[in-house]
Order: sequence, then structure tokens, then C-alpha cells
Amino acid sequence: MRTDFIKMHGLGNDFVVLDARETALPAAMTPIIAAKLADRREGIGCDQLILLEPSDQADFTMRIFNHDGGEVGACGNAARAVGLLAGGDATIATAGGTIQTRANDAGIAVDMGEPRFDWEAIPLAYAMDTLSLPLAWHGLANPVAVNVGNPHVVFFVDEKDAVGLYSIGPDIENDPVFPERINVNVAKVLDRQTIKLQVWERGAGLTRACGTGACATAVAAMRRGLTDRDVTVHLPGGPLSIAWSDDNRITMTGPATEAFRGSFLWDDYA
Ligand SMILES: N[C@@H](CCC[C@H](N)C(=O)O)C(=O)O
Repeated sequence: MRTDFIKMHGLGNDFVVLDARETALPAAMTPIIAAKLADRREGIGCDQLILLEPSDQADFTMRIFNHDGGEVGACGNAARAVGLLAGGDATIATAGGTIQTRANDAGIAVDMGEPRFDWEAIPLAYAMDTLSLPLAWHGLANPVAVNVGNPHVVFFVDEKDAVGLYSIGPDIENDPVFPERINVNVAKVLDRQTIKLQVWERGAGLTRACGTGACATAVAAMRRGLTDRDVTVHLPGGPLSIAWSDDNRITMTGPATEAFRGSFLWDDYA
């Protein structure tokens, strides 16, 4: 049976979107099928597979599968992409919480909800000060830990280009101190309104951009007193605006792009 897909991206972080809001998939999505579809040589190829399903509480549900097939709670760039697909304004249920999108002149703005800082909420393996974890890997030390629907650590460095995330990222992502693994952000604060960021994503590796990474990094910088509460985060794929309001909500604003549409034979992957 042929199944339609939409290829989208947010700042080069790319997605295969399957829309099962009106017509269910031929069978349940599994991590094995998701990883096969995400494979760039044998499948369609993407950083994350996004599955849209009906919801009782929101306009629809967005399920997120990483490149390795693991299902996760949040994806900021996919939220903008799916918001665009839904016409701009949408309330979307995710495993990490309900988020809202609205279209504006800068693209799509997403209310990403409230960040969490308790060590149990990250989660960490044991109690630690999440504003400065007493840990180090290969010269990267004392990150901030934040959960924005998914778990992140944020390292602030003087020169981000000197950090080889391709080799260090997997060690940090898979350290047992992070029972659900972790997304790894390496940031350089340029001034009180500007941050440069590189992200090693859990289950996907280095990506051109990570929306939740930008949110986590901005909030971490604000908690440390390094920036104002409205910043631009520059990723390899381009910039995102992140604001953290006095009532504790994060808003992320940036572009989203539909690349092309196609279809595949479900039986080739199931
Ligand atoms: N690319 C995403 C994040 C996707 C999920 C992440 N890798 C995780 O495992 O939590 C984004 O734009 O936020």
C-alpha cells in the first residue's frame, strides 16, 4: 500500500512528515520502521520522522521519532514545520506537553511551554545542582541541565569551533548519569542578545539546527545571568529568536519550509 509523506525542514533540520490525522497508517508505527524511513541511504532520509495523529485535547497529536527510531517528547523545528502545514495557527499535543503555533512576519512562533530544572525532571541519575552540574567530559565542564519537553545539557565555552562535538557528543549523550540519554549543546555567548550554538542531538547526531536546543540554551544563559530574556540563537542552519517570559513560558520564532511531497510502499519498510 502506498503511503504519502511530506519532506519539511526548519533551518536544515529535516523531517519526513506522515499525516495520519484522517487516514490511519497501514499498521502501527514502530521504532524499527521509523529508523528505516529515516535512513539516508536505504530510506527517505531525515533527522526526525514526524507522525501526525488525531487528538481529543488539541487540534492534533505530533509524535516524534529520532533518526535512530527512538520516540521522544519534543522537537522545536518540527513544531514550526507542522504549524506551517496546519496553516499557521495550531494547538499540538506532544509527549512533552501541549504547544501552540501561530504565524507571524518572521515565520512561525511556537509557545513551547515551561522549562523544568529539577534534577528528577531532566532526568539525572542522582541529585545535582542543574545550574552547574559538577561533571566534565574531555575539557567540557559544568553544564546547565534543562528539560524543555526533552532533556538538554548546555556547555558555555569561549570558542565553540574548537570543540569537536562529533567525537565528544556520543560520550556525553550516552553517559549513565543521563538515564534517558541527553541532547548536547555547546554555546558561545557573543553579547547579551546573541548566542552561537552547535548541537549534538540525542538519537540523531550533529544537525544543522535544533529548536529545543536553542530554547534550552537561551534559558540556561538567562538563568546564569549571561543574556537578556530575549535573544537570537545562531545555529549552523540559521537564526532562531527565543524569549522567556516573566510568566515562565518560552517562545521560539523562526522559519519553516516544505521541501517536497512523495509516497513510498509501506511493505518495503514494515
Ligand atoms: N531537532 C529537534 C529535537 C529532536 C529530538 C531530540 N533529538 C531528542 O532526542 O530529544 C528540535 O528541533 O528540537
